[in-house]
Amino acid sequence: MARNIGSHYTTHRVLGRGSAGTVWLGEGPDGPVAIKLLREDLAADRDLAERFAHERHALLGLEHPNIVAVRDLVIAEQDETREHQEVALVMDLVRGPDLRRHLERERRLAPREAVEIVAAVANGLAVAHAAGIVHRDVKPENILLDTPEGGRVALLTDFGVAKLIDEPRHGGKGGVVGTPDYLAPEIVEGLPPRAAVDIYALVTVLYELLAGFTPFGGGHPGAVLRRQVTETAAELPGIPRELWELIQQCLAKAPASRLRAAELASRLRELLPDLAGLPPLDIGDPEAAAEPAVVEEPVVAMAGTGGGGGGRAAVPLVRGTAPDSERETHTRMRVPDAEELAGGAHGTARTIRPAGEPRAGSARHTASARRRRRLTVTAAALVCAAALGGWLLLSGGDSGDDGLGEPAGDGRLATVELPEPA
Ligand SMILES: Nc1ncnc2c1ncn2[C@@H]1O[C@H](COP(=O)(O)OP(=O)(O)OP(=O)(O)O)[C@@H](O)[C@H]1O
Repeated sequence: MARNIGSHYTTHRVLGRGSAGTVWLGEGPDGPVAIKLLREDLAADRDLAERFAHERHALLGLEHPNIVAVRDLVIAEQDETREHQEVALVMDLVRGPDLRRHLERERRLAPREAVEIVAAVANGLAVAHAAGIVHRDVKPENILLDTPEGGRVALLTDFGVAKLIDEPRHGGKGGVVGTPDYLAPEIVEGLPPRAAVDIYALVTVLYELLAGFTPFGGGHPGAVLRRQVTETAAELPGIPRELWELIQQCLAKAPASRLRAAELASRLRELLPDLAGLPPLDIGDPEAAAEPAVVEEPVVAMAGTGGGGGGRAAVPLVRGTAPDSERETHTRMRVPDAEELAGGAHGTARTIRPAGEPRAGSARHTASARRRRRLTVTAAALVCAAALGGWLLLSGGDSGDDGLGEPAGDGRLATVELPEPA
């Protein structure tokens, strides 16, 4: 049934759901639109609505062919009692799938296709970075593929949204915001997120499009974060040398060593002619030694409730929200013990399987395991902290100069909270 959003818009049917809310196909004064309606509990948070209102200008100001434009922000009382309010972002409607769905269908993309998509997104990022805006959650789910007149355009969506939602209610110190597989090492180390974090995440996406898996993903979020800081990406067999060198440079642990977005876009475009006609890389999934399995059963104890702190428990990545989607939005993972996290007897070192060998049956390589969701870890994080010693210490309270305020988290979404350095 059609529903009114503010006085100008109507929603018709669900296009997709994420951790922050539901995206609807809608209608506005100028035709069809996509309307992202924030989850009820988020919309009820007056501070959050104020933050959105405050950033209205930044949210609506980004215009580029490779960025999904936000056309309007609606903050409306839902009923006469004024007890409920709606917060909705009205966006351009994108007709094609998101890159996650495309990759799940294709499994791996041919180098030329992968590079074309990533170069386009880098173009969009260059404009955002020039405006002082860091995305902070670049991942395949946030890249939409439009199909105007038979062509295809990649567009980055969700600028600034994750960060606004994840800010703490009352300021002060927060945690880390992001999706572990795409999280730059400097964020894990507690440094403020600058533009280079988006480059790291985007080139992680490029690696994933070529390989079918991310360079440091798999297993518990704490283990993924550890790899982000300590491991180097394994070279993909058969990858053209110049492309690999570019990837390596942008996955550098030191942010200053990475290319800037505009340069990344132009260097990738230069490679395109040589990539024409190359098939997808012929490689297998990475083998992980005794990888902690992804637990798909119902949650038995929630992080932060005291049930999962010391032992093995499942933690929902998005706490306190009911899954309301056909598409999985909640990933559950077992909390590994200290030895596993420390990479000891059950460590998570990975090797990439040579072509032709049988595939690993690890649950983390299933389609659902590939869905990267932003996470909340609280009690589980204490286990991580104990296991990882002093190097994985996060503060996240310093100011980032991304034009959208302070980087932080309130524990609802996308937040890994670890103790501060002693
Ligand atoms: N402008 C749009 N036009 C068409 N479809 C869209 C648009 N924006 C989002 N969608 C669809 O809605 C889905 C959910 O988007 P949303 O941004 O809420 O979640 P997400 O990015 O997948 O996850 P999360 O917010 O948890 O990181 C997208 O994956 C996409 O399929």
